[in-house]
Amino acid sequence: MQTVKVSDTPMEFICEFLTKAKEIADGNSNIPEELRVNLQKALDIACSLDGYLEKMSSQESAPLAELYKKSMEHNWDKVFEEGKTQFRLPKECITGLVEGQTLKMLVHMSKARRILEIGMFTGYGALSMAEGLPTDGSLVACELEPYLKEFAQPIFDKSPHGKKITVKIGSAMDTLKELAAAGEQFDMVFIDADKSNYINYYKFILDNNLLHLSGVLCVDNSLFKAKVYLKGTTDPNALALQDFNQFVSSDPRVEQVIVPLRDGISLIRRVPVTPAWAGTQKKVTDDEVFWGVNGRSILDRMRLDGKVAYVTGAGQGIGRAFAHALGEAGAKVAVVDQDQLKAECVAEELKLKGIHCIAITADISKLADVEVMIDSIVSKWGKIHIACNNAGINMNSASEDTTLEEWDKTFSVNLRGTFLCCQAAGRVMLNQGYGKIINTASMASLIVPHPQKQLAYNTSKAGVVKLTQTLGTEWIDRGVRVNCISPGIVDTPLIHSESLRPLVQRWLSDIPAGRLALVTDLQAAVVYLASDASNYMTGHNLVIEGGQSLW
Ligand SMILES: C[S@@+](CC[C@H](N)C(=O)[O-])C[C@H]1O[C@@H](n2cnc3c(N)ncnc32)[C@H](O)[C@@H]1O
Repeated sequence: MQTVKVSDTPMEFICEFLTKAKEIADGNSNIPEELRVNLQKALDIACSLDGYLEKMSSQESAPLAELYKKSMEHNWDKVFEEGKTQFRLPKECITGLVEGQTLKMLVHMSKARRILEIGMFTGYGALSMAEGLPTDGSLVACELEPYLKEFAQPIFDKSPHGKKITVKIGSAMDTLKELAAAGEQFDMVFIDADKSNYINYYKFILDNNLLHLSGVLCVDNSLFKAKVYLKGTTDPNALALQDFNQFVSSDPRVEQVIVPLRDGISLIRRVPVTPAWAGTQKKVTDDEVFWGVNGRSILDRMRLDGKVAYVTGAGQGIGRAFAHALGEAGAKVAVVDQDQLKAECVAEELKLKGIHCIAITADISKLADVEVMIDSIVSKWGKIHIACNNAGINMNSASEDTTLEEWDKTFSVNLRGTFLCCQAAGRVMLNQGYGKIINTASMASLIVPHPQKQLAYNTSKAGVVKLTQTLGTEWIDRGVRVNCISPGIVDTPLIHSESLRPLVQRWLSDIPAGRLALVTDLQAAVVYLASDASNYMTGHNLVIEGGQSLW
C-alpha cells in the first residue's frame, strides 16, 4: 500500500498547492505558457528545498539513522489499538535530520551542558541534542507514554551519548514541578509536546527560573502548518500556538525570533529586566555588580579574546596546559620552548582547536634568544598582553655536594631567564600601558619539599617570588600586573624519572588532597591572572598545592 504524504509544514503546503495548481494549468489549454513556466519555477524552488537542506546538512549518526528508520517503520496505529499507548502517535511528529542537526548546532553554540526536552516521542531530538553535549552533559526528556521509553532506550544504549539522557515518564507539567522543587536549572529547553500546554510550560519555566539566564528556549511547530498567520483558523492547536507566539512576543522577560525551518522553531532567550518593585522597599541597585563590569558577567570577564600571550616552556607539562588554557579563553598564543619540535607539536594542537598561534624556539637564559622571542611576537601580532614565564629546571643534589655548575645552571634558567623575560616583555607592556605577567614559581618557595634535596631549585624559586613581588609593585601604576603561581608537586613527565619515582608515595602522605597536582588543576589560575578580572591583584604568589604547604 502506497502511503500518501501528508503536508505538515508551510513549505510542504506551498508545494502541495503549487502541484495542484500546476496540474490544473497543465489540463487547461487556455492557460498561457508563461504562467505554466512560472508555476513550474515556483514548484522547483519550493519542492526541492527540504531535500537540499537534508543533503547539505551534516548527516546523522548511525544510532540516529536507526532510530529514524525504526520510528518510520513502526505501526503506531496498531500499538494504539492494542492499548500500548494512550494516544495515536503520528510518526510525522519526529524532528528528523535537519531539525535534529539544528538542535545539535544550538547545543554547541550555546555551550549548553544541561538540557530539558518536553515531549520526547522516540528520542530523535533527544539523541541529536545529547550528541552536542560535552561528556559530562545531561538531558532530561519528559514523555507521557511509557511505551516510548522502552522503544528508545535500546537505541540510546547503542550510542555513546545515550547515557546522558534521563527519560522522565508522566505528565510533563508534573515533571516540571518536580524539577523546579529540586532547584534544577537548564541551559537549553526544547518544548515539543501537547500544543495546548505550550503556554503553561513556558510560563512555568520562566516563573520558576528553570531556564538559565543565558540559556535558550526552543519551541517546535511555532508556525503550525502556517495556520498561526492565516486568517479564520479554527484548529485548536493552531489557536493555542497563535496565543503562545503573541504572549512570548510581548513578554518583556525574553527576546524571540521564529525561524521558518520545517514547521517553525522559535528561539527565545531570557533578558535581564528591572523588576517593577515600585512602592516597596526592594529595589535593584543599578550598578556593575548587577549588570557586570562593562556589562560582562563574571565568566565573560575571564575571556581573553583579542589578547596576545606567550608561554615559555610550553612544549610539555604545565606550560603546554597554560598554552591550551589561554588559547581556549580566546588569546593568540606564542608557544615557546627550547625544543623546536615540542613547541611545534603544541602549536599544531592549538591550531586543531582553532587557536591562533606560533611556535618559537628560545633558550630563555640567553638574552639574544629572549629578544628574538619578544621581537617575533610583536612583529607578528603588534602587542604582548600576557607573558607566562614558565620555563624552569630542577636538579637534585645534597647541598654539600651541589656544584657551582648545577647552581649556575638552575639559576640561569629559573631566575635569570625569568628576569630576562619579565624585563623584555615588561618594556613592551609598559609602553602599551597594559600587561599581565605570570611567572611560574613553586611551592618550594614556601616550604622545603623533602626528602629530595634541591637547594638550588628551592632558592631560585624563592627568588622568582621576590622578583614577582618587586616588579608587581613597581609596575602596577603603569598598567602592568606581575603575579606568580606556585604549584605543588605536579604529575608531569619530569617526576617519572628513575630517581623521583620512589618518592611519590612519600609525597602523597604529605598532601591533604591525597594526590599530586595535575596540570589541568592550574589552568583556571593562569586564565584568571591573565584576565581583567584580576586587575587589582599584583605581586601575588598564588599557591596551588592541595594543601601541602599547610601540613
Ligand atoms: C511532537 S512529539 C515529540 C517529538 C520529539 N521531540 C522528537 O524529537 O522526535 C510530541 C511528544 O509529546 C508527548 N506528550 C504529549 N503530551 C504530553 C504531556 N502532557 N506530557 C509529556 N509528554 C507529552 C507525546 O507522547 C509525543 O511523544
